This record gives sequence, C-alpha cells and structure tokens, in this order.
Amino acid sequence: MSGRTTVLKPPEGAMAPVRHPDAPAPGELLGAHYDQCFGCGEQSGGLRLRVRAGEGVGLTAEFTVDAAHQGAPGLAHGGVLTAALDETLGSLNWLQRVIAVTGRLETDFVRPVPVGTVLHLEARVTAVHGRKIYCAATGRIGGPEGPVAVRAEALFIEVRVDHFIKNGRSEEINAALADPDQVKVARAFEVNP
Ligand SMILES: CCCCCCCCCCCCCC(=O)SCCNC(=O)CCNC(=O)[C@H](O)C(C)(C)COP(=O)(O)OP(=O)(O)OC[C@H]1O[C@@H](n2cnc3c(N)ncnc32)[C@H](O)[C@@H]1OP(=O)(O)O
Repeated sequence: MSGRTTVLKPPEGAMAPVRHPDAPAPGELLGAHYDQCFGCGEQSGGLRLRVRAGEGVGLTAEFTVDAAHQGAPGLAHGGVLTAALDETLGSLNWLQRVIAVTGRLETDFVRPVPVGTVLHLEARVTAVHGRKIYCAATGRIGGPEGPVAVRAEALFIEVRVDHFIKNGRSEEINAALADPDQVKVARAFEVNP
C-alpha cells in the first residue's frame, strides 16, 4: 500500500510534459551527465546506471546490484535503491531539456533485491507546473516484465546552472566548467543555455 503526501500530487492547472524536439531518440543511450556522478558515472562503488530514452517523456534504465551496494548480507541497501530511482528520475530532464534537482522523493520498497540482480527501471514525467516537475518510476527484478521491487514518486524543481556554480565545491565546479564535454552536457539539459 502506498500513502503519498499531497505535495506529490500535481495541482490543478498542471500541464502534460513536453518532449523537447532535440531529445535523444527512443532507444538511444543518454550517457553520463557528469563522469563523477555516483549514479551514472564510472567510479567503483557507484551504480553505473545505463539510461535509454523511451517514448514521450519516459525512459528506461538498468543497473546491476553488486557487493558494494549491500545493506543486509546479500541484499541491496534501501538507500542505494532510492539513489537508482533518483538518478533515473533525474535523467528525465534530458528529454525536456531542463536542469532540475530533486525536491522530494518517496520510495516504496516492495520486495528485497538480492546482490547480482539486474534492476530494470522505467520512469516518466506525469505533469509540469511552473518550475515543478512531477514524475514516477518503477524498478523490476531481472527485466521489464519482472516482479516489482521498488516504486517512487518525486517532485523535481527546475534550477539554472548557477545553482551548481553557487553551491558546488569550487575544485569540482571549476574542473567541470573547464571541460568542454561537460559544458556540452550542461547545454543539452538547458533550453536557453
Ligand atoms: C555544470 C553543471 C551541469 C549540471 C548537469 C545536470 C545535473 C543534474 C543532476 C541530477 C542528479 C540526480 C538528482 C539529484 O540527486 S539532485 C540532488 C538532491 N537535491 C538537492 O540537492 C536539492 C536541494 N534543494 C534545493 O536546492 C532547493 O530546496 C530547491 C532548488 C529544490 C528549491 O529551492 P528554490 O529556492 O529554487 O525554490 P522554492 O523553495 O521557492 O521552491 C519552488 C517550489 O517548489 C516547492 N518545493 C521545493 N521543495 C519542495 C519539497 N521538498 N517538497 C515539496 N515542494 C517543494 C516549493 O514549495 C515551491 O512551490 P510553489 O510555492 O512555487 O508552489
């Protein structure tokens, strides 16, 4: 059973999400938004999530639960599963070309996820109201038809690149801004770079 807080319900006047005309084609891999990201980067201990654009403002993602992701012996940590949901939901912003950060995320843990599992995630934006983006995701064990293990609903808030420049540690921000590939990725997120 799920008892969502009302802030995750789109208000009256919320609009249907719009896929940006330059969004990656359905089936295309999105790549990492930042190579040091715990969710989509390559560092050891991270999730190494692989995300593919879907139809509309939707996508799919996969990650393999490894020994570094354990909470109880042989089982994925709940925070790691929530991080996978957060990363998957955050990736939806590529399809809309907005930069947004998680304001609120609620997770239902439906069944335990053993180490070695390939978790298949599916996410979509449900509504947009001003800077607020409402979205939902489901994670299944083994593949798109597998049993549901986790579900989440979230509210993302649109921000400008300044959000990261103002708040991030200067070493990493300066390195990111000096990297043309990183700047290109930031622009791919933004409607008006
Ligand atoms: C070089 C860089 C490249 C970058 C590439 C892309 C990176 C992408 C990374 C993705 C990585 C993966 C993803 C991650 O892990 S993102 C990392 C985790 N998230 C964060 O760190 C966010 C931290 N929070 C903030 O910075 C601020 O609080 C934000 C920006 C979210 C809002 O502060 P801001 O001052 O801007 O706006 P506001 O306070 O006027 O609020 C605006 C509206 O929103 C409503 N509201 C707000 N919060 C909540 C809440 N909790 N529940 C319900 N509602 C909430 C609020 O009531 C208001 O509504 P209304 O009054 O208008 O109706």
